[in-house]
Amino acid sequence: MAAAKAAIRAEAKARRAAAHGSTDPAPAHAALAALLGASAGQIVAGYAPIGTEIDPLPALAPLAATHRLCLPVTHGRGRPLSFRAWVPGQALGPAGFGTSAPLEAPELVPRVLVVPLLAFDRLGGRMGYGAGHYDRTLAMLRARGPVQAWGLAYAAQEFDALPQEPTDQPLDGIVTEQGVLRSAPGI
Ligand SMILES: Nc1nc2c(c(=O)[nH]1)N(C=O)[C@@H](CNc1ccc(C(=O)N[C@@H](CCC(=O)O)C(=O)O)cc1)CN2
Ligand SMILES: Nc1ncnc2c1ncn2[C@@H]1O[C@H](COP(=O)(O)OP(=O)(O)OP(=O)(O)O)[C@@H](O)[C@H]1O
Repeated sequence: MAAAKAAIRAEAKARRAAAHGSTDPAPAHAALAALLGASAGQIVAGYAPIGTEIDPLPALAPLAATHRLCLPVTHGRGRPLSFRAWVPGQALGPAGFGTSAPLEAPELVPRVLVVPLLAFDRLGGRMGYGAGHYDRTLAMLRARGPVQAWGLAYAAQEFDALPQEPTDQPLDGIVTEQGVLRSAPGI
């Protein structure tokens, strides 16, 4: 399992890097904004991109008038993320693992999450950097009530069927430059 996951991560990193330089993210932003339009009034978590991740913030910033937005802060391996309120244009500081978030802002608990990833499949499978941060965070949030998790990626990051562990938390769907893909139920 670990070797299979490592090989997929390496392949996904290469595919994402290639797509990042050559894919116009505007259709993905439009699809994400349209999707999130349905959850006006909700607390929505995005992320400040690192490396070659597709940037969700151009799609989220215009939603600041209708939604409450927040960004994740890490607290070390084995611990769930917390989220801090984000107002577009606000200064960000170091939020762990090379990520950025507004550090002085109040903590919010999101109902809708836009999730970064390396690889996805059509069943809701997701693979990230392997720290389990989003798995732990979604497990915690879903234990409290209904939560939507939408992956944001380039279409090139799709794999046939990712290896899944019992702790992997499914995505409700994926947004790419090709549109929204709702997860088919697993078998
Ligand atoms: N933008 C973003 N924010 C995020 C995540 C993420 O994947 N992307 N996270 C997801 O859980 C959490 C932070 N956890 C992380 C855990 C490991 C690595 C990591 O291994 N990074 C690579 C280099 C990344 C790159 O530059 O491409 C590394 O250190 O080798 C990054 C974030 C919360 N915030
Ligand atoms: N709720 C949980 N409780 C305990 N362990 C967990 C939980 N969620 C994930 N893990 C463990 O965390 C490790 C990393 O998980 P995984 O490889 O799925 O991370 P990832 O989804 O790729 O990373 P990330 O979410 O940080 O981007 C695995 O060993 C997994 O068993």
